[in-house]
Amino acid sequence: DDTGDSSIPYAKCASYPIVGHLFSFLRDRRKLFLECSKQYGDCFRIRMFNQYFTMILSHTDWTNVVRNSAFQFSATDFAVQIFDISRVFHGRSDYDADTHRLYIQHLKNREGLRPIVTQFVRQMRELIKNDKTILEKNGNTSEWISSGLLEFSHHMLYQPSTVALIGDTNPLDAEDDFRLFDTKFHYFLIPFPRWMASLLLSREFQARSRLNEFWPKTLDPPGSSQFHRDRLEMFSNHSQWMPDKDKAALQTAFFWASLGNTIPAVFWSLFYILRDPKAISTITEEINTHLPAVPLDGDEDWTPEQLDACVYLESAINETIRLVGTIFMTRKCIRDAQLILQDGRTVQFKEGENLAWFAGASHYSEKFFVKPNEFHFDRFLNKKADSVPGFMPFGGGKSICPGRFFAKFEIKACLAMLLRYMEYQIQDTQTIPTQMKARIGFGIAPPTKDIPIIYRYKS
Ligand code: HEM
Repeated sequence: DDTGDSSIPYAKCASYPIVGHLFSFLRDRRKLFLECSKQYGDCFRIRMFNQYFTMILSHTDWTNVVRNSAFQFSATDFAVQIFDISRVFHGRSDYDADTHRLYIQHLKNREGLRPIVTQFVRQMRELIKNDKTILEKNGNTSEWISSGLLEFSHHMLYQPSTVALIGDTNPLDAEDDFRLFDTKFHYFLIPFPRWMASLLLSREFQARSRLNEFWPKTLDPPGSSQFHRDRLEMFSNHSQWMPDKDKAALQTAFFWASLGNTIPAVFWSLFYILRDPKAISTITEEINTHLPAVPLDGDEDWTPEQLDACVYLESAINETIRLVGTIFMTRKCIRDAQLILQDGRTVQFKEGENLAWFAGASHYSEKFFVKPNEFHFDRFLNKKADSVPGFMPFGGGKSICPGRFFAKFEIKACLAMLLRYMEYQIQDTQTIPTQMKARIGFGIAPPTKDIPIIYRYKS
């Protein structure tokens, strides 16, 4: 091979003729990267068909990549492939800047986020209240409800999150399509030829089209959030070049981004916290101290400040995300550049080359985390997650996830609601479920199968 800086070794392990590392990547990418790094260290190259990736696994080196404007997140490529957004977005720095500003205004600062968090907590309380009312009507209030922990996480988040972020779009009408699209989400990223993708993914393509059609009819739904309204206004400011079809596709993209990783994050957080007696007693006490026992049918709700005060819970969520949020972060070199690695090597990159980092390499490393394979709920206590070395589950640099603060509020509220208003039993907390291998790298992979729980409302 003659692509890329020849001083960087091509990882021969797990590579096959023609396809290169594609099969190993699809089968078990965690294993692929951890094995290659054992043999080749922090910097090596892999290949998928004819696409090379220079893996930069050192956290410090990757931080330099993320800060260097020669290496960019190719958001358009992903958006085209996954959400069918057209190429007109490519290089629209005006649009990127406006989107970024919107995120800063509404998602990345406390005051902007306040109405969204408040609405979310209210919607979640309403949801539980309605569920309980239905049981009462049937005279079954004290009956145990059977569910799965992942299904429960979905139920608790899906509607409240969507109503809070967008407005009352009747999200339940799009629920089946969301599920269908979401379970096959990772297939959209495989570089299949187009004809093959249409054959293999015809149902998912249809679900995606229906999701895209879902939005135009309800572009400004009842109770729409200020964030959503500002977003629509921003879209209309760009109407000259932005097709209507793309506005809907962007809506689907945001909708998926807001739930696709957060639902599994709730699942894993509940799982890890509820199976750990010390964590659960500390966090229960904390919740009892900071989150007042507001009645389900009242109109008082927990505030962002009260949720923020739950610092053990915050730590336990970060710790969960460390274990399950092992992302594969990529950058494309947009002009010839060089990178000086920590170990003194200088690597040359040509325009068009791909670079990548795998969070597992540091999330599971002794260098950064003592006993990295264990869950220590207080590991992140009073630490600012964004500046913990080796911890980058939300990406980095300009494209870092703008929803990460909201996601933590959602997880906190969900766990607190469960502890406050429900009794529950999880059948098996001994066996740690495996993550869906095909989803590892794209955020937070859900479990391969759901685990049964039963719950009922406290009287
Ligand atoms: C625990 C839950 C979540 C995880 C693990 C997660 C993870 C990520 C990651 C890894 C990225 C890509 C960053 C990069 O490549 O540099 C991303 C982007 C994004 N996330 Fe999240 N996310 C979560 C929750 C959310 C929520 C709740 C929202 C919405 C409120 C959201 C909205 C977005 C958006 C809009 C982007 C694209 C940003 C851009 O345009 O550059 N995410 N997320």
